[in-house]
Formats: sequence, C-alpha cells, structure tokens
Amino acid sequence: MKGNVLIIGLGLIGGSIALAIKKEHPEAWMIGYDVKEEEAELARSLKVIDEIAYSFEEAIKEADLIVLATPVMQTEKILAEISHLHFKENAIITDVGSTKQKIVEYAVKLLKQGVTFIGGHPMAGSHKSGVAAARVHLFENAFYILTPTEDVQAAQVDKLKEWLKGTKARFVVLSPKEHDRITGVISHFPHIIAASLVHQAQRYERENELVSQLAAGGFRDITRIASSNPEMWRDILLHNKEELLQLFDVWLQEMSIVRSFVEKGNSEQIYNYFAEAKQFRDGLPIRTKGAIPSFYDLYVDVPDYPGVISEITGYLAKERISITNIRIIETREEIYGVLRLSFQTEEDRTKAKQCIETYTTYKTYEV
Ligand SMILES: NC(=O)c1ccc[n+]([C@@H]2O[C@H](COP(=O)([O-])OP(=O)(O)OC[C@H]3O[C@@H](n4cnc5c(N)ncnc54)[C@H](O)[C@@H]3O)[C@@H](O)[C@H]2O)c1
Ligand SMILES: O=C(O)C(=O)C[C@]1(C(=O)O)C=C[C@@H](O)C=C1
Repeated sequence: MKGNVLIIGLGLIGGSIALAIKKEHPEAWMIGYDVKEEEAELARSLKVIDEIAYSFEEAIKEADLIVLATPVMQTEKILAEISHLHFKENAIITDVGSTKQKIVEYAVKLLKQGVTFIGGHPMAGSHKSGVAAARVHLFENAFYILTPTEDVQAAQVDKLKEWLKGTKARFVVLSPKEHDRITGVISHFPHIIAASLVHQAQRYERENELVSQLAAGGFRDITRIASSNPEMWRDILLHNKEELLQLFDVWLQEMSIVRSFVEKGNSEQIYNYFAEAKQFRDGLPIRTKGAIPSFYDLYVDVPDYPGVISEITGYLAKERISITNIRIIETREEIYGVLRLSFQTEEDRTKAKQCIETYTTYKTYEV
C-alpha cells in the first residue's frame, strides 16, 4: 500500500509497528512524532521512520493511517487534541494501548462523524521501552486484538489489517469490555503481582542483604516484567481499575485458600495445587517467533586505556555497522574491562564480531 503513515509515540511498540508496516509496504512514507525529540531523532537514525514530525497537527492532515502508540492516558489526551482537526478522506486512526474501553469510548465521543477509529492492541511486547528495543518481528505469531465499533465498515477493518500485515500477527476482534477483562487476567494483574514480589524481596533485603544476591532463575523469571515502564503500567491500572479491583478480591480469596492448605499441612491439596497449575501452564500455546525483543549483545574484552571505545566504534563505523547501545561493564580486577555493544539485528552483531576480530586481538563473546 502507498500512503502516509503517522506514528505518534516512537517507542517499543510504535517503532516495531513502523518497522513492520515499512517492511510490508516499502512505498509507504513513515512519519513519526514523539514528545521526546531525541527519541524521534534516534528513530530516524535507526531508519524506523522516514521523516520526523515536529508537531503532529500538520502531519495528521496528510496521513492515511495514524497509529497512537503512547501510554494510554496520553492516548486519551491526544484523541482530545486531534478531535477538532481535519483528517484525510478515508483516513484510519488506530491505537496500540493495553486497555480499550476508555480509549474507544473517548475516541467515539471525540472524533467527528466520518473519521474511522479502530482500537488495536498487539499482544506482544517486552519489559523494555524505547525505539532502540523496537523489532520488526516483535508481533510475529502474536495475537493482535482489534476492537472496531459497530459503525465501522468491514472494508476499513480489512484496510487496517492490510496496513498491519507486516506484523505477521493473528488478528482477533473483541469488544472493548471483553478485551479489558481478558487482558486484566493475563497481563495487567500479573504485572501487579510481579512488582509486589519485588517489593517483598526488597523488604526482606533490609533483614539480610543476601536476598537480592541469592535471587536465582525462578525469582528473576517471575519478576522480569517488574522492569517494565512505570508510566505505562500506572496508566493501565488507572484505565482498567474496575476489572482489577475484582481481580484483587479473587486473588485475596485464592491466597487464603492456599494459605489454608499450608496451614493444615495438607500435602495432597498442596501437590494438586501445583500439578493443576503445571498442567494448564504446559498447555499454553507456544509462540514460535516474535518473542521478547532482546538486544543482540556482543561483549568485548578491551584493555583499560583512554580511547579504546572510540577505537572500537571507529572500526564499526568504517564497516558501516550501527550499534543501538554501548555500555562499559564494571572493570574486573585485572587490566581488562568489558564493552557491551548492542545491535538491532543478529546479522549486525555477527558483522561486528568479524570486524572487531579482524582489526583487533580483543576477545569477543556473544550473549
Ligand atoms: N510494552 C509492551 O509490552 C506493550 C505491548 C502492547 C501494547 N503496549 C502499549 O503500547 C503503548 C506504548 O507502549 P511502549 O511499550 O511502546 O512504550 P514506550 O515507553 O517504549 O514508548 C512510548 C513512547 O511514547 C512517547 N510519548 C509519551 N507521551 C506522548 C505524547 N503525548 N505524544 C507523543 N509521544 C508521547 C514516549 O516519549 C515514548 O517514546 C502503551 O499504550 C502500551 O500500553 C505495550
Ligand atoms: O512481554 C512482556 O514483557 C510483556 O509484558 C508484554 C505484555 C504482556 O504480556 O503482559 C505487556 C503489555 C501488553 O499490553 C501486552 C503484552
């Protein structure tokens, strides 16, 4: 498809959506707006967008597709800000927010007749934020929830799916209420639990500093999502308050039931509690690709002398290999330090490894 696509919010999701659209529709012109100008600049340098919009009012007039990819309270605010603007004929507005009821209510109320708004929510992501974490394959094989209201023509829903074809996601249509209930159970509430487990560990750490040092795979697995963006999750909890209050009540009942198993020392009930959970968890569909975007990291053992970083980045620049992040890991006792280089793709990391091993004798490690 040809046309102008405006992404408002150039972070993990907005960036990944932009990459997926451009991959499928190379003739589309990707325009990006972000309140953080540096994020927009990074998006352009990473070729996630073709052009930066420094104010979305102008870009909206020419946009065929507008994707709102901001925290959900900001999405509401933007909908209010754009409701009086003029849109291109047959333009489609969609969002990617993790909640739907409030956003769709807002959109329907605000947008004048004739402008199509279709709520959207890709059920894939990461605890990471920012356009540097954006990946073209992020949504592959994931479910992509759409919540069109009844007045939206089927042809417009099909057109949005065509725009989003490059996500390789599986589209499913839900009502905003169904969406918020389901995602409350499998996403929003689990994020609260993850954060609560970290708070609990933090409290016990005051008693014994070994708590965080001994935290192993189990704790790290279940609390990975506690590293997610606090602004995003604040907004989600505020938006999905009613569903979450019900889930708190159910959870408290659940905890008192498990507590009673333990208090009674009822081994059969305890065993069955874990066995039934294992059976359900093992039965969850496995997603083959598009998993959590991880930086493709390369570690380089470098001698600890001034200029070593520019030496390494100079070689990479010479070979036109772009990095998304560079970090110095605390220097070990001996003379060597470790540079951690992050790349957009596995291919870039491989090229960088070959480049560094060609120009230097520094050891490199892929992780
Ligand atoms: N992170 C996930 O796993 C995930 C998955 C699915 C959906 N979502 C939803 O996607 C949306 C974006 O999340 P993300 O993970 O990409 O967050 P992010 O923090 O990576 O990106 C959000 C971007 O929006 C920008 N922004 C904030 N307010 C803005 C405004 N008023 N105007 C323009 N830009 C603004 C921020 O500067 C940031 O660059 C959220 O609504 C979230 O609920 C997130
Ligand atoms: O993969 C992760 O880290 C996520 O938390 C992604 C996740 C989730 O699984 O809850 C988070 C928010 C979204 O709205 C959709 C997906």
